Amino acid sequence: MTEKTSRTPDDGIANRSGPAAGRDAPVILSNQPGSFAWGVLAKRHPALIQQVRDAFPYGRRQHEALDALLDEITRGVVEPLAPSEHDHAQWADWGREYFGRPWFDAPFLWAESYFYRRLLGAIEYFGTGPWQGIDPFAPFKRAELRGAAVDEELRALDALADAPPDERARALLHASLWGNRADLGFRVTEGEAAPGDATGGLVVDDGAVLWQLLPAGASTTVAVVADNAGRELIPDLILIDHLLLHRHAERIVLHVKPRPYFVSDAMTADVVDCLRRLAEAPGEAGGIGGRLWDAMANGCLEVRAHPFFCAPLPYEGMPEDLREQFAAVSLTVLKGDLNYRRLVGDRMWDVMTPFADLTAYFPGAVAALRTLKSDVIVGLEQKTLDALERGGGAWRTSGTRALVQVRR
Ligand SMILES: O=P(O)(O)OC[C@H]1O[C@](O)(CO)[C@@H](O)[C@@H]1O
Repeated sequence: MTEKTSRTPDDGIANRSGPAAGRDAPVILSNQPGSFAWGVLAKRHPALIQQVRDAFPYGRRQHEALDALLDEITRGVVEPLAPSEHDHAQWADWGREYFGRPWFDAPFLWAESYFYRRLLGAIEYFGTGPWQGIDPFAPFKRAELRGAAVDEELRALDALADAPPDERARALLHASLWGNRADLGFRVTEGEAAPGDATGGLVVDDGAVLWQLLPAGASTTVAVVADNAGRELIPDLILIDHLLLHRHAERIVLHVKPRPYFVSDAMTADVVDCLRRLAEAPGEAGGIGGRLWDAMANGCLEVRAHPFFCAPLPYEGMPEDLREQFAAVSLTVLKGDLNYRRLVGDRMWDVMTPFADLTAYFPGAVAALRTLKSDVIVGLEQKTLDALERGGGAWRTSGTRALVQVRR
C-alpha cells in the first residue's frame, strides 16, 4: 500500500510560514480525502470529542457546545473565538486567513492546534466556573500512567542498573525515543501502533553526534522540549536523570505545555504525576524518582511552560524570550512528532532536504527524537528511502519508524 499524502498547489497559503519559507514545498493541508491529515480532521477529531464527552459528567451547556463544535469541524467553516475570550485577539491574528473557510482548507498544523483550543473552550476550561482548569484528557493520561505496561517498564530499569554507562545511555536514549509511540491522540483511531523494531526501525541515527554534544563533566544546561505525558515522559525523565547523574549536563530545563494539548501532551501536573509514580516505585525506578525530586528542589531540573508551545506556528516564528532561552543552552532536545513538524516546517518537503538546512535558524544545537506519525520527513538518504518504499506500508505515519536527527 502506498500512502496518500496531502499536497496542495501554492494557493497563497503554502509559502508563508515555516523554515526556509519560499522554497518549493507545499504546506500540508487536510483537504485530500484519504490523506493522513484528512483522516485526523475527519475521523480522529470527531472521535476525540466523543471520548471526552464520555469521560466527564458535563452539563447541558457543554454538551451543546461540543455538538456545535462537531458540526462546525465536519460540515462548517472555521469560526473565530468570541470577543470575550481571553485570547481572542491572538487567535484573530493567527487565524485571519482561515476564518470563514472550511477547516480542511486551513494548514493542517493550524487546524489541529485551533481544534484543541476550541475543544477546551467548549468544555469551559478557560471559564470562571467550576470546570475551569479541568484537563479533559486527564482520565486517559492517568489510566495510562497507572497501567501495567508502566510497571513493567520501570522494573526493566533494575536490569540496566549495572550496565556500562555507554550501554545504559544508549538504552535510555532509545527508551525516550520509542516512548514517543505512546501517544494517546494517535491511538484515538489507529489503535496501538504496531511494534517497531526498537533498533532497526531507525531511519536516521545521529545518536553518536548527540552524545558528542554532551560530554561527561560538562557544566552545561540542556533544554528538553517534552511531548507526551505518561509512557513518554517517564523515559524522558529517566534519561534526564542519567544526564544529570553522569554529568552530561549540570542543569536541565524541561519545557512542557501550559494547557491540555494534542490529548496527551505533558503539562506541569503530568510531570508531578510521573515524578510521584517514579518515586513510589520499588528498586532502581524509585531511586531515580527520588533524585529527580531533589533535582527539582535544588534547581538542577526546572520545568517551564511557555505559551508558544501551544501556538499553531513553526518554531521559526518563536518569540524572542524563547529564542534567548534556547540560545543559552548547549543542546535543545525536541521530543515527538508535533515538535518535529514545527521544527522543520509542516510541509511536504523533498525527503532528502538536509535537516541542517531547515534547522539553521534554530538558536543553538538541536536534536529531534521522534517516531514518524505524520507526512513530514527530511534528511533521509536515498538508500533508506528506497528501502522504505520497497517495504511499502504507511512508514511515514504508522509510528513504527523513528529518527534521531541532530544539528550542531
Ligand atoms: O505526540 P506527537 O509525537 O507530537 O504526535 C502528535 C501527532 O499526532 C497527530 O496530531 C495526529 O497523529 C499528528 O498530526 C501529530 O504530529
